Amino acid sequence: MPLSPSASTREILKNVKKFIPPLLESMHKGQQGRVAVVGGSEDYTGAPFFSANASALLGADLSHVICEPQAAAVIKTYSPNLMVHPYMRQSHHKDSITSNAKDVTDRVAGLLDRMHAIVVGPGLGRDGLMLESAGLIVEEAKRRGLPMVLDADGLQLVQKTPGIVRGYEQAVLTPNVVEFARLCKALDVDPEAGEKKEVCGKLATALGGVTIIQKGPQDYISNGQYTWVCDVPGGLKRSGGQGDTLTGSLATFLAWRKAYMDRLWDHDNSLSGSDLLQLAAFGAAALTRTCSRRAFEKKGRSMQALDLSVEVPAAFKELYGEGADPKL
Ligand SMILES: NC(=O)C1=CN([C@@H]2O[C@H](COP(=O)(O)OP(=O)(O)OC[C@H]3O[C@@H](n4cnc5c(N)ncnc54)[C@H](O)[C@@H]3O)[C@@H](O)[C@H]2O)[C@@H](O)CC1
Ligand SMILES: Nc1ncnc2c1ncn2[C@@H]1O[C@H](COP(=O)(O)OP(=O)(O)OP(=O)(O)O)[C@@H](O)[C@H]1O
Ligand SMILES: [Mg+2]
Repeated sequence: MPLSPSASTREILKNVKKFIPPLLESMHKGQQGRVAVVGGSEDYTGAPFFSANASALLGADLSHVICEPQAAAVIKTYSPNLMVHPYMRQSHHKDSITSNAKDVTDRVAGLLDRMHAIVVGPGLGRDGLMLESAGLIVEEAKRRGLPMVLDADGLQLVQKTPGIVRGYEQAVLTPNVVEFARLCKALDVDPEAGEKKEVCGKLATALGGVTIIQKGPQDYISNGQYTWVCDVPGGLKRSGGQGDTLTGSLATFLAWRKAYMDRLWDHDNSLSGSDLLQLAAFGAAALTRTCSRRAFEKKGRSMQALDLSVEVPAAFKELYGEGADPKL
């Protein structure tokens, strides 16, 4: 029987519920969230799908994937619900329309105007043109004040050029244990200097107040000012692709944060923008761990990433009931 989450975790989850938008007759398409995942290459088509699919299953109205043409053709076959745009290019796939990072970014910019949050990294790969394009897309997203999730190869960008997100408080980084160590090295943060949760805070501070979800046996969530520990029970199988459910669900929580701040429904407005970033990170971490626990209970050793996607609706209900109660 999994350990139950600590009292503080239960307390935080109550606050997460406060910014889950109710579904109202008065709402129109897109108001529950418009999300784009930047990633998907000839090597990886699963990661961007898992991410975008999780954002839609959690409740975003519109989920997009911006990827390489070869990946686009494949991801389109996974689900007609996702809008898949073949605008990225790997170095050996340049063509007359798109031959450099600026061409890519010019095509992507129009999409960013319509988004509430983006995810950069799942399945991006290490190709130079893909990484350069992703870097310009991050700059365009910052110009638009978009909240963004940086994961997987997207964290390579931060490792190489920390300045790309330094001080941008709406950036949420989701490193696994290996990526966390790489970021500490790149930012000269000693991973041994203090308790794990303190190191996570130091890295967030070194990056100027971004939010970090350090994934592991427990997740540490910090913006440098305070650190929460997400001890919601997870699963024991460490199959690839689980982090993609985190990034997609996080993007939807970040879109819901914007809906809350825009007063899309009547609420007590008690949560600040920065509290909401921490709550979005915690909410997505708790959801992903619950999906993993539920999937592992059913599939054991055979559990794979797709088994988490299936659990998103039930995990949401287990943690948040039907979501925000408009009377709250
Ligand atoms: N089905 C898919 O399409 C998947 C695509 N993925 C993509 O694969 C690319 C490379 O990501 P990876 O994280 O696999 O490669 P990394 O280059 O980050 O990791 C390299 C090696 O580090 C070790 N490692 C990675 N994560 C670890 C963890 N959480 N704990 C302990 N050791 C760990 C493993 O030995 C791994 O092979 C990314 O673009 C990612 O999005 C992966 O996320 C897996 C699933
Ligand atoms: N030892 C653990 N026990 C329980 N849950 C864990 C453990 N390690 C990681 N997790 C959880 O598993 C999920 C994925 O974390 P992981 O470290 O595998 O990310 P990742 O390597 O980036 O995954 P991906 O293959 O998608 O890139 C997160 O929800 C995290 O909280
Ligand atoms: Mg990962």
